[in-house]
Amino acid sequence: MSGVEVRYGGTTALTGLDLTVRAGERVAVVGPSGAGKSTLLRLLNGSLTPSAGSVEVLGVDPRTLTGRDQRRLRARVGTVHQQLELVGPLRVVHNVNAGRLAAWPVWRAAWSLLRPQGVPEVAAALAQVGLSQRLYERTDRLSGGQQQRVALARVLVQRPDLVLADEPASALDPALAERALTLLSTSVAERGGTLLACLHDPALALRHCTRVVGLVEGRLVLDAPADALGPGDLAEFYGMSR
Ligand SMILES: Nc1ncnc2c1ncn2[C@@H]1O[C@H](COP(=O)(O)OP(=O)(O)OP(=O)(O)O)[C@@H](O)[C@H]1O
Repeated sequence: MSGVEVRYGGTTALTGLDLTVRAGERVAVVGPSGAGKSTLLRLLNGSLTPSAGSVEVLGVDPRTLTGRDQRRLRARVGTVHQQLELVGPLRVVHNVNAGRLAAWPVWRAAWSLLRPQGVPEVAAALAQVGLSQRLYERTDRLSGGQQQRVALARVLVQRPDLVLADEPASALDPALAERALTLLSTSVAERGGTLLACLHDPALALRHCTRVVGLVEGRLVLDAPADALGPGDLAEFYGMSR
């Protein structure tokens, strides 16, 4: 993306943003609350268009796509949303399968609501996140951390080329957070994919990512390889004093 600015009414969320992420990178996006991290991810999953500047995702400008091409790009980009965006009254299997809707023909997506399709893959993803027994449970009966793991399983079955994860471990205990990041990073690495993750925990960011970009008040103020940084270098991005 280059020269990107995003304004929400009178609020400028991002300004003068130039950023290129290459295939295979795992990028931690860090910054204090309100810095523009989620806005950056929204630009990349096509749910937001910039007020100025240009954005390319997997080599194309999402604004130029319609119909089948748009669905194809959606299938290649998976998001773990900060607000999870699960459908509470639906069974877990349906929420996990939602990760594959853009890749399925409409008839298959509709039929899957009656007779869940691809159950073995869903079960395998749920096993990876430690929720093997919950396949047919109503999603809103799960705890916050369990629902976050359903959202992770959704992106695991999708197998996208680009994973955007907005605080994907915020409701998880340290062991589960470690496991979640390991799953995300190994699943993208297996197919040469790319990960951008907003992370609250500097240690997780440095352990699982190859590059760290820092935003403050909508501006890019840090862009460095993870192995050149220590937790102290990230303190200001997490509102901690050095
Ligand atoms: N839909 C919206 N309407 C108006 N302002 C918005 C909207 N979404 C975000 N903003 C504003 O844009 C700025 C950046 O928000 P964003 O959610 O990208 O920050 P963030 O770094 O992800 O924050 P957090 O760590 O708290 O999730 C903030 O000032 C926020 O108030």
